[in-house]
Amino acid sequence: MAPGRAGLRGRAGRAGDPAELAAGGGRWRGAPRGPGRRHPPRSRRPGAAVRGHRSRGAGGGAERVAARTAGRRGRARPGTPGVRCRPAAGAAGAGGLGDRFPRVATVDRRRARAAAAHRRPPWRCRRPPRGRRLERGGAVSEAGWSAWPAPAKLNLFLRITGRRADGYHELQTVFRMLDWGDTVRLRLRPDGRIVRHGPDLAAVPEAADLSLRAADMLRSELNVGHGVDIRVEKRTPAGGGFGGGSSDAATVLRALDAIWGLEAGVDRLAAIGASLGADVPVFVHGHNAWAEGVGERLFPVDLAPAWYLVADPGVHVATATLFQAPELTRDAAPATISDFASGAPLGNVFEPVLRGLEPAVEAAFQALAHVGTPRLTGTGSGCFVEFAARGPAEDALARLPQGLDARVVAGAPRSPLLDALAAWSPQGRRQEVQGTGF
Ligand SMILES: C[C@](O)(CO)[C@H](O)COP(=O)(O)OP(=O)(O)OC[C@H]1O[C@@H](n2ccc(N)nc2=O)[C@H](O)[C@@H]1O
Ligand SMILES: Nc1ncnc2c1ncn2[C@@H]1O[C@H](COP(=O)(O)OP(=O)(O)OP(=O)(O)O)[C@@H](O)[C@H]1O
Repeated sequence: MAPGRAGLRGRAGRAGDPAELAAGGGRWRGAPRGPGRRHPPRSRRPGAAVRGHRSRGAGGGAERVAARTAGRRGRARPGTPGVRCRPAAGAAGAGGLGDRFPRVATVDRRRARAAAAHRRPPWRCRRPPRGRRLERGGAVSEAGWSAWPAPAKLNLFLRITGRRADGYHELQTVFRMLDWGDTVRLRLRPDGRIVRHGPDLAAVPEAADLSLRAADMLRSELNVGHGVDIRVEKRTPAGGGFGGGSSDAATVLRALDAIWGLEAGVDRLAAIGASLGADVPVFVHGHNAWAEGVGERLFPVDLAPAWYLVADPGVHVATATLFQAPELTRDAAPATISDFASGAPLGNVFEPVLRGLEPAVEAAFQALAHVGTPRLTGTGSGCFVEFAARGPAEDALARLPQGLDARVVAGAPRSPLLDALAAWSPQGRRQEVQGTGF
């Protein structure tokens, strides 16, 4: 049984107008990304194969940041015997490696060039405050800013079981929250404006920035005129399948709901989030979850502690592009939670597609295969190997070729955002209100 599955217990469970925004600017290269959605396309980022960003240990050890040169059939049944369910929350291996990063010579170059396309801007290589763990958040600084975690996620498997009339695909997946991600900082504004701060999202146009769009949409839906300063400190690589932008948006929704005193309710916030992106609702609810539909039917699950060796091949093929790939398997037999809990290899439908399209992804898989069983998260290009304990994950990290961006992160029992919300007190709220005169 895979480490993260041991002890699994199922607990059954678009686009608004741009806000009044300030600052920022800049664009990724290339044409706009999928229909009606947020981001521009992508490509191989320059120097991706030689960029180093490796961290040792999850949640507390020293961080090293260095530039380097280099199924079974049947619907999922929350009531499956042996799996504890509750109502839906809304509708290693071993081996050695040489020093050189493996190069792949067998890739279809024509397809690779076509996919090409687009390289992401670099994963920011800087030490996050207080180690690599997410800030617990909720406290209000003297300057009136509060900090809120926006955790990354992994898709422990991903299958497409059908397609809706609107073209969206019906999925099955398990979302695993990570104790690693972005930090969203918020400060009330008395002037009713939504203003972006900080350099980390400068390359994302404000009208496409999910954190700003979330704030704007919340305001419109709740018919309030509050203002806020937003600063996102990015750690998740954009377009890596780690759900960074979606998590930022969810954190903005839930934190502003608290700070603005809206009390909209989690289900309503999740519904607002769903209009921003399919991955937003799970972050709004904040639980590790078995997901169906396009990700809106969530069944919370308890996952055993696990550590993940996470790698970023540094390329990004647009999610919409991958969902349109003709070779995609769109009629997978529905799996059950029991299938997942048994450790059956449920796979990620995008893995063969992306490995064929992107040599860097194929190379990352080959490298990770020396230390365990690699999997793709989301539509990639991030990939990971799961470990039951931190030590072996660290050992595996040490054995990876230096040219591969990789780090060890801990799986979280639930979103750290929930802890931050629980810790956020009316006292803190009063301080913030006083601090800004709002
Ligand atoms: C692959 C996952 O990351 C798995 O968690 C998500 O399903 C994708 O979530 P996301 O990044 O929030 O995706 P969205 O921004 O909602 O969708 C981007 C594009 O992907 C396609 N798309 C997305 C989700 C889905 N279930 N079916 C689709 O066909 C649509 O063309 C859509 O326009
Ligand atoms: N706050 C944000 N943080 C990161 N990216 C954002 C944000 N807002 C909008 N984007 C856009 O979303 C794109 C995807 O970034 P994200 O980190 O969400 O990747 P992802 O998890 O792979 O999602 P997707 O599967 O949709 O590609 C970025 O390339 C960027 O253009």
